[in-house]
Amino acid sequence: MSTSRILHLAQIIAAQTALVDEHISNSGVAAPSFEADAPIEPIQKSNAEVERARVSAVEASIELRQLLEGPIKLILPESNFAPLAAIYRFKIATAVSPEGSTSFTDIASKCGLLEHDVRRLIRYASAHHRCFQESEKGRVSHTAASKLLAENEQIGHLMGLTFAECWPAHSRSLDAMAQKSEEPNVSGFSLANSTRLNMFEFLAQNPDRAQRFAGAMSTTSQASLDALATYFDWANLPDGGTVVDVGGAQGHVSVSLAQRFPQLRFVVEDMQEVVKDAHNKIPDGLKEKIRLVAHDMFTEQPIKNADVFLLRYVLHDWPDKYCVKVIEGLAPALKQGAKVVIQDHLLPEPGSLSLLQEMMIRSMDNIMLSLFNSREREVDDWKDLFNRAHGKQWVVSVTRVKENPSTGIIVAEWLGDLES
Ligand SMILES: C[S@@+](CC[C@H](N)C(=O)[O-])C[C@H]1O[C@@H](n2cnc3c(N)ncnc32)[C@H](O)[C@@H]1O
Repeated sequence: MSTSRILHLAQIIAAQTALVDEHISNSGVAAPSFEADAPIEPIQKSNAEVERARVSAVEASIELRQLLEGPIKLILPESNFAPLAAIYRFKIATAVSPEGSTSFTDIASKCGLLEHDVRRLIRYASAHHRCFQESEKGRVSHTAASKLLAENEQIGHLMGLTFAECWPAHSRSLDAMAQKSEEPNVSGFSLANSTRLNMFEFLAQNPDRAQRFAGAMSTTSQASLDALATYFDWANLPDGGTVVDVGGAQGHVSVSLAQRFPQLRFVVEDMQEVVKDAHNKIPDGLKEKIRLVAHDMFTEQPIKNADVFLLRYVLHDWPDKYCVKVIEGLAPALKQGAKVVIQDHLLPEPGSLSLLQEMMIRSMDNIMLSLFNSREREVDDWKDLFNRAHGKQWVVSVTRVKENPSTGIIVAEWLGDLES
């Protein structure tokens, strides 16, 4: 008798979980737990093999659950994020004592809410998200998830981005979509905030929210910086060669490249409010090599004859016609052989990545839609942008990053001059 799909999935889960469990016993690390003292990373001291086993068990669990729950549940998933949004907004996690427990009455009074609302929010979050537990009736204590929310500033920023910015934007993205616009201010975000500004313009006028957004964005993984360093031949650029980091925020990527490739000099360009005072954040040893300047990338590039113009996770924030404008703005500054180097998401062929990777990149693509009316791009979409901006003058190559295949490095070499 052949094994059914559900049994096969259950076997994968059993076998892969056994590998993870063996790692846990052999290395003497904590087992995954919902308790408040559980570490943030579910599996400590993991390695590539253990991580593969963990991911494979998670993916099989998702498919098994979907099969066992059936198609109605697939199209009617739980989709009420108001409880988590309220927990973030009313700072409910910090109202719960770090040790021991706190009554619903005390939480309600600290947060300025009705007790019966607090009770239902917490009981929902506890059942759906393992966020808080009712250790005894009427008294709330932390789980690993709620403790993180109370104590980890970075997670707080990410919760803010998710529930105070993305969630309202998602719900209005349908109205934006119906307008079939290619303008960045016709987005779910702009409609949700009743503004005619695009998200970057809006944040520039709302410093607290801009700071929260920057805080949420501030974790750049080392693996992503490694990919940028290894998938383009920076070492081969000439001594004293110039890299212009367009939309480079406060220079963290240029700092990383300057540390690895000391022969290079960098100019970081971003909006005035982003670069002002940012020079203080450049490490002392690199201050000579990294200059920060205010520049609007939709206008002509002022730094002429640089060797590389880097656009790292910049163009995915913009609709196509604006990306073409950025590339056209670079053209007058380019010498023959200059390169535009892009590190960004690279949409896969549907079904070619693992389930978790596919879910992540499709989520990201739809977040881009809601926040910016922009998009993630496939290989041909990237080539098309250069085609639309002085097409004959570019040789474009697109390389998928093996270690993180939903991202890529796009290199466009400038062949000629604008007159030819
Ligand atoms: C997603 S962040 C990427 C930052 C950085 N390149 C990185 O890889 O971490 C996009 C950046 O584009 C900048 N930006 C947005 N509009 C801009 C404009 N008109 N001119 C220059 N930079 C802009 C934002 O301020 C932000 O720093």
